[in-house]
Amino acid sequence: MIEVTGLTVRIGEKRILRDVNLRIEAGTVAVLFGPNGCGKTSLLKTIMGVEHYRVESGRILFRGEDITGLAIDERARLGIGMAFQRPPAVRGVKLREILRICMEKRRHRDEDELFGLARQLNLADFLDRDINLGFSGGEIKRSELLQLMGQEPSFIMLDEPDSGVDLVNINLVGRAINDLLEKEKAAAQRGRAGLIVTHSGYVLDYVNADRAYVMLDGTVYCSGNPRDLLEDIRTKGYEGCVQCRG
Ligand SMILES: Nc1ncnc2c1ncn2[C@@H]1O[C@H](COP(=O)(O)OP(=O)(O)OP(=O)(O)O)[C@@H](O)[C@H]1O
Repeated sequence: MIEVTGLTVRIGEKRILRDVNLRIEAGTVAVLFGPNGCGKTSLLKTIMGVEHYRVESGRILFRGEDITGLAIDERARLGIGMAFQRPPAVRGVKLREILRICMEKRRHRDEDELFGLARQLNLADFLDRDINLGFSGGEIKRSELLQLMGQEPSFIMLDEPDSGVDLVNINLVGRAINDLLEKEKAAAQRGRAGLIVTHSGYVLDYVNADRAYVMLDGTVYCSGNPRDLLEDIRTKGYEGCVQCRG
């Protein structure tokens, strides 16, 4: 589904990613661990095509097509979607309006369908509010997921979907992520894939991830079983990853 090879990225003069290699197959979910500031969000934003993340070398393939030079809206239309960690508030644009745009390519996109999606994420009362304006941290997470559910992308990136979400809403979030990733289908029938950034690993209680990657200092350092790696990081810290690889 997605293949990143030798990706080195700058913002202004600062090099924030170096020689990143990553491959995520259709039907699978990967998680990305790493300390604050190591480059996890930057990797997701670069794959999404967010402005100012300048690819110096390397490339990003989506379903075999080189998308490295495409604009963010072109990538979204191809089927790449992202729930941002800190999306901006947009005064004067209602959640309902942005959701209608997200749902443009869906077969069913009437107001009943839209309302049903919002209800799933406990956001029916938010549809006529300005997007993210005054939303709490947990409400922003759910609003981001709602937009992805409307968009139905094939490759889904989630930036810390489990941080700041309370114990009741984490169930809704977990279920929404599983819906998005078609986890109810048999592995061979799943056409989507995901990449999830998490610090706590709470999301792993809901989503059966296939592989985990550890990012350190702007590069993917190692990969392995998600639960094993999380346990290693909990007990030995990221320093343990450095020692482990020698
Ligand atoms: N627009 C920018 N200008 C300058 N530096 C930036 C910019 N965006 C990101 N960086 C820097 O790039 C590095 C990686 O940031 P990034 O947000 O990708 O880290 P992260 O691993 O997602 O961190 P966290 O776990 O804290 O969310 C940081 O040192 C950050 O300050």
